[in-house]
Amino acid sequence: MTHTYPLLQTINSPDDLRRLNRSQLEPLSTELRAYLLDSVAKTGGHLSSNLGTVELTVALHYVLNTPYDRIVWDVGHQTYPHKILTGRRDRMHSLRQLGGLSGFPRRDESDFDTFGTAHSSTSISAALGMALASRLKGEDRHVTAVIGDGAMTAGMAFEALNNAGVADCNLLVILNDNDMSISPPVGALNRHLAKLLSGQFYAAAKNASKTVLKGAPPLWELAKRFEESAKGMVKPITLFEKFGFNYVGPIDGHDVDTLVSVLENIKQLKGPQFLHVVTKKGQGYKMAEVDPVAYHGAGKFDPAVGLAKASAPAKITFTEVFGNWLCDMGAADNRLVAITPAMREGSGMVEFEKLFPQRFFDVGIAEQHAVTFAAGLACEGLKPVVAIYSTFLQRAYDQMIHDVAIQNLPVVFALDRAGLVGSDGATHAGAYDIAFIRCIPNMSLACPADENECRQLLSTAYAQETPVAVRYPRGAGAGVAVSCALETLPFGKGEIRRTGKKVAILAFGTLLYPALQAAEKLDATVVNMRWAKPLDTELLLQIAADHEMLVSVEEGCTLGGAGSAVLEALAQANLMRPVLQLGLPDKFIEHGDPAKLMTMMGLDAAGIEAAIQARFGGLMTPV
Ligand SMILES: Cc1ncc(C[n+]2csc(CCOP(=O)(O)OP(=O)(O)O)c2C)c(N)n1
Ligand SMILES: CC(=O)[C@@H](O)[C@H](O)COP(=O)(O)O
Ligand SMILES: [Mg+2]
Repeated sequence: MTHTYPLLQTINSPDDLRRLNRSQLEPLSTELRAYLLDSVAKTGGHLSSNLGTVELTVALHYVLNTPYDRIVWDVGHQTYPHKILTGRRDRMHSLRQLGGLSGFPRRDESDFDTFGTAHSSTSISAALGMALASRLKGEDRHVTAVIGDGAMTAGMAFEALNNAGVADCNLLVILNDNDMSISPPVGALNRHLAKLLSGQFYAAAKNASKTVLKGAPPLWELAKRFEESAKGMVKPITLFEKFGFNYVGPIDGHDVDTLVSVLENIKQLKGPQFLHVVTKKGQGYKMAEVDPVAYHGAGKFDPAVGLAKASAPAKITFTEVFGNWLCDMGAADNRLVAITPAMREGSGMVEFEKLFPQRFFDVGIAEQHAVTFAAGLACEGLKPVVAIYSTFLQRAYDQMIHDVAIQNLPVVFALDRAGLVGSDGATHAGAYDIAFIRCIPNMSLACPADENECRQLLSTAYAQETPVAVRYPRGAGAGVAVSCALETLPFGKGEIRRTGKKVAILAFGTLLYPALQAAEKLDATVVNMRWAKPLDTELLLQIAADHEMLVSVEEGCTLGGAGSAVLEALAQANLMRPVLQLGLPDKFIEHGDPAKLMTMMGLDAAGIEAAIQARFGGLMTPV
């Protein structure tokens, strides 16, 4: 179906939006939702969350004087309507592609993107900083944080509420409650929110909101009147009021007119304000409403048909390898407990939860807690497996050191999304785990080269009585068949995969395969190092003794990475060899097609070969 966007095409900035009559906001929202759907269907992206924030975005830019007034979007995966209304409509076709718009807010992309986000639960802290800065500078800006019910579960959000509730400044926190994280939400906070929406209170408020909340008097007076009129109904005292916020809501987040009225009223109030908005994830697109999980981060699709069902079985992904291993090891050992900080689907744990619900723990977006919780389980003799994206483990660094490693507890860290991730870009790249884990005493870190080795190294990690991380990338690998066994590999040992002359390539992880290809052209030796820590020093020194030049290859930052470990080991042994370190450079790598990015980084076979030629070419014997 071809849509036309007569109103939307007149909106090139929020100034244009603010010139509309209020009666035009609803038709504009309809056009915006259709445009969004059409555009995300072509690029892929975080559809469900964005469908849910259309009216809220329109209302916020209508009422606030953006960009002077600040909106901080939590996670930022719901900012496509905001991007469309803030001058980026015509670039939506480039979303999340190389050189195109980011899928998240970026300060270098637009003045309307006041704060870069992508990891969750930072919005209240950042907005509080802005609000206090505004007060200290004598400015009169309005600052608003928009945070989802999933993001609200993180400790950081509560640290910020705790601070903001007593800070003398004007800050509005909007809770966008769609009763979903990526998967269904978990925990006591969700129960509290459900209670606020339950029974007659929200239903009555929804009906009454049009008449009651539209007027000019300040909200608390209106709320009082409303409470009086709603005889017999008890509005529970909310957690947010206990934190010192003036709680308003819950209100219908798809009623743009009411949203505008409420926001205009709140604008007049001083001190910390909390607005509870109820939305539906996937709103307006039936298939996303029915299955918001599938459309959370969707690939390209035909809106008339929905997401395509896979026709041929695709190559198994590392995530699936992990998920299968988890089920098999869970069946073999009932001490195994699996933990995810809100990434059940992405980490491949859906099946495990079905099979072993008692031993599955989705702790919400709470990476720090996930790791310390695992430490507690390990203290009591259970065998925790924390499945966590490499980038999100950054949140729990101290917990990994203080709660797990110092006590040398046997926790397995299954680090998915290690290396570049593609369309999510720099915020989600697992670029640093080798560097930040290998310096922690007691920690070990395995880097499987392929699918089967991933399974074997997970079993090896699980067999240890010490903490071990296993890192693997997003997507599929070389296509190596995976065995059904739970066999282990020798701990801390690598293997020689090709014997050549003069140059030895030391591969850490999946780059073994392009390294092998490059080695054919160079007649180089290739070693599958398998472990970044402990480093197989015996093998390394033997290889170093037999070769003139060494090359380390890893899908991680070169600064402090596995190549650095090689240099340290050589220095320690007083064995000097020229070492070329190949990996991710000292800069953030933008979003784009993963294969293209790897080529740009020089980490495909041709790039590895070219880099070796450039550095050592003169010293090598032509093949
Ligand atoms: C620190 C961190 N952990 C996990 C994620 C992955 N993640 C992205 S969105 C999301 C769900 C957020 O739920 P909510 O805030 O309610 O927004 P919704 O998707 O419902 O719009 C999760 C878990 C993340 N971005 N950051
Ligand atoms: C916004 C966010 O953090 C997640 O939705 C993330 O984009 C998921 O990434 P994967 O698609 O790799 O699971
Ligand atoms: Mg939500």
